[in-house]
Amino acid sequence: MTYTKYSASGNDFVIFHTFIEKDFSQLAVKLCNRTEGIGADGLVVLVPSSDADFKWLFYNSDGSDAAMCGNASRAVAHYAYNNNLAPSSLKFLTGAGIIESRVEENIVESQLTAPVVVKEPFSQFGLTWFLVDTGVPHLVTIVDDLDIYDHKMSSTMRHEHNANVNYAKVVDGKVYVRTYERGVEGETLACGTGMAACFLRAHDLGLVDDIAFVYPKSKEELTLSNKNGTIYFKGAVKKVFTTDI
Ligand SMILES: N[C@H](CCC[C@H](N)C(=O)O)C(=O)O
Repeated sequence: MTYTKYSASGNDFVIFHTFIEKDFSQLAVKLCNRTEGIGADGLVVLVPSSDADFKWLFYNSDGSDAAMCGNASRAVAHYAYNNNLAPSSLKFLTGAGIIESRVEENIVESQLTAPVVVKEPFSQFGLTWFLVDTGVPHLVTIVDDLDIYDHKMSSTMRHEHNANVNYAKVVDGKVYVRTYERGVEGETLACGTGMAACFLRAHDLGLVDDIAFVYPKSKEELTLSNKNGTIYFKGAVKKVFTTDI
């Protein structure tokens, strides 16, 4: 089978396409393993769809499935276009609904699903948290120092609220984010729906404009836009290698 490795701002994925839709969760664990597999934060499988250019199956590296993944949506759009599976402006079906993406060379922009506030701001561990679903659930806290990020605290919050955990710092209208990702069970170099959740929270607080640069742990520059309540997420993706195993 031919597998392709992508990096989307440091959030990395193994991607392949097949006609057969089945449970690939154990394959995800095997392929995402960073010592004995290809190594990635997640596995994306493209399968045929009668309602869109294709349907995807998304798995975190622990084999859990997730409805949506912002960075993988950008990588998979680039993969589909460059493998002649879809045009450069495409639609695909995810667990969170239809996602529209547009590919321009190595820059891909995805329209995210409508955000849903799950819980109004609350305090825990001496921080104020906001819980919003941007395709998957995200906890967001706005901090002055990203070194506040703590694995144990993040793991506790992740399991108590069944959500990804994001820490955001805003400086001069730009957002800097660190994310503990559910299903990876650790900090990733970028988390797209997490960056979108942080952008939303900062925008609600009047800290950023309708368009803002957002920088994850990898320090790559991404653009988040709020166009009449619809969130767009744009940035570079990189096809790292293809392998037959
Ligand atoms: N780990 C997430 C899914 C991937 C989200 C992230 N990689 C992104 O780019 O949005 C979850 O289980 O909710």
